[in-house]
Order: sequence, then structure tokens, then C-alpha cells
Amino acid sequence: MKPRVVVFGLGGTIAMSATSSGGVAPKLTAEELVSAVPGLAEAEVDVEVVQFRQLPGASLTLGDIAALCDAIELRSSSADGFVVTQGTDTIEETAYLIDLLHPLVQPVVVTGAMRNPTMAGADGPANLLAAVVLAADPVARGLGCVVVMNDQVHAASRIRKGHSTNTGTFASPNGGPLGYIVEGTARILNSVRRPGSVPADLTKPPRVPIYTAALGDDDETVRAIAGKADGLVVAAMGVGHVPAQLVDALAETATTRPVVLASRTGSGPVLSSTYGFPGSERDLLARGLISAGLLDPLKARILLAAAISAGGDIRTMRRAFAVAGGLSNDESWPWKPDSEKIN
Ligand SMILES: NC(=O)C[C@H](N)C(=O)O
Repeated sequence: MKPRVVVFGLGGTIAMSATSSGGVAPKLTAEELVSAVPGLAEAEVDVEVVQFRQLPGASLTLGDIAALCDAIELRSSSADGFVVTQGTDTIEETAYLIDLLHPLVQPVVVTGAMRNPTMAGADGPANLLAAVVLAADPVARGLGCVVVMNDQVHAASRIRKGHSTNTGTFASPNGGPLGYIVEGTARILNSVRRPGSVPADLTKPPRVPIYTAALGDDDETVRAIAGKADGLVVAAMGVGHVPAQLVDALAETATTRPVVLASRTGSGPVLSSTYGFPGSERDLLARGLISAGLLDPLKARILLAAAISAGGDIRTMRRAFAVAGGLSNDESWPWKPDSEKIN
């Protein structure tokens, strides 16, 4: 029997064509995307298509992705793998949210395009074919959510978009890609630790802004943002530093809601004990902030939003970040083990 893959279309550049008012916008259906892929009809895969949303990546919501995960779970007994086509602007966030919500062993492979279908060298068809090939391959079972673009396979927890137009925009700065698509076959060379899923209810998502600390900041902005937030992610300088003028505001905020300390640098961890000045990582963590470890600010925000909506207390959140941030081998995932849910 051929493997069965369900493709969910969410919009994005991969599905865009010209509008009467100028520019391109999502218009092509998932059915049209699939039928435009050379080689897909001959591939040894049964493809089912679901038109799920028709939006630019920037307009997707956490609720959309939670609903997508529900739709995926509904098909869990009849599919070997899932593909999601969407805008690349938010893939690094949506893929990680799917990874956190998805308890099944079948893979979810997210893809998109940097060049829309009207352009020479449009990359959507090749990316979609590669994604379907990977989703149908038993090698992808247990990988959770991965992103396939430019013939590379990236873990949802590591991928970052690093260029606004280039087709080679995606990279995994902490650890490199999981593998590649070579001559139409998936080659998985590395593994990634997937701690477990989060039982989050995102029907009314929490408000979790990211505050980027910058040269010469005082505490006015951070106080204004924090007052309206259910949780806060600080994109700090270097290994987790902020101007000394921000310390009191962040410490006070951390007494009433979770505040996560991540690095704005683009890769590498937040440290825990090296620097000892006011506003250093050591100072901020001692004052109640939670370390994001190796999670970048966007991923930290997604985990924090999921953890808050799962009703986690501060201890639960610390444990989740210790494990997902990759800096602790001692902690166990604070929610129900996936072995009790895997299909
Ligand atoms: N390359 C893309 O997909 C970008 C597009 N603006 C989006 O919907 O995210």
C-alpha cells in the first residue's frame, strides 16, 4: 500500500499570485499547488489535500495553528505523515508551536517558498515535493515537526529565518540541519531531543510580547509592555545582559508573571553564572527570570505562551525551559509523557 500524506494549505508566498490592486497575495488553493508539482503524481504517495487557511504568514495566529493541530490529530489514524504549506515569514514560530502541540509519531513537515509562482525559478514546487517525500518516509517518524526548504531538513526547535529574500534563508544556527533531501530521498543525519508535548488550550492565547533590550534603554518601555502582558520574553544582549537601569522593572515583573531571558544574538545559549554585574545573566536569573537556554526569543515566546495556556505554575515553566532550552539533562518534561498518547 502507498503511504498516505495529508497536505494542509495555509497560504503564503508559495500560494501567491497577482492581485488587481498590485502585488501578490495568497490565492492559489492547496489543490492547485499539489497539481503544479512535476513528479508528484508519479511519486509513490497517496496525497489528500485540505485547504485550511489562505493568509500571509504574518496574519496566522496561535489559534490557527492550534486548530491545525486538532485537524491533524483527527486524521491520525488514516495518514502516515502531514505537510503544511504556509508563508515563510512565521515558519520558525508556527513549526515550533506545532512541535510542542503534536503528540503523534507521524511527522508534520512544514514548507513554503521564497519566490512566488509567477517568478522565474519559483522554489515552491521543489519544496513541496521534498516535503511530501519526507512526510511519506518512515525515517521521519518520531521527528515531530520539521521544516523542509531548499532541500534541507531543519528541526522546528532550531530553525531560524535569516534572510528576507534569499531562497537559502533558513538555517539552524545551534546544531545545523537534521538532514537533506538528496536525489529525491530523505537523508536524516542528526537527531534532536524532543522533550514532549504541551496540553495547551490556545482558544484565547495569552499575551506574550518580546522586549528587545537595546543600548541606553531605561525602564519606561519595559514597564509599559509588562503591565499588559501575561508573560514576557526579554531578548537580551549577548549571553543574557540588559542595562542596569532595567533590572528593577524586570525583577518586579517576574514577581507577578513569568519573565524569560533569551539572547538577541541569533545563536548560542543564555549563560547562568559567568558574569556578576547588575543586569548580568547571573543577576537577572537570581531575581527570578527564567533562562531560555538555547531557545531564541521567538521560540521562547512560543513555549511561554503554550506553557501559560496549559495552566503551568512557575515551577512547571522553569522545568519546561530547562528541558526545551537544552541546558539541563536532569529535569523531566513537566507534562504527561507522549508515550501515553502516541498513535
Ligand atoms: N516567502 C514568504 O512566504 C513570505 C510571505 N510574505 C509570507 O506569507 O510569509
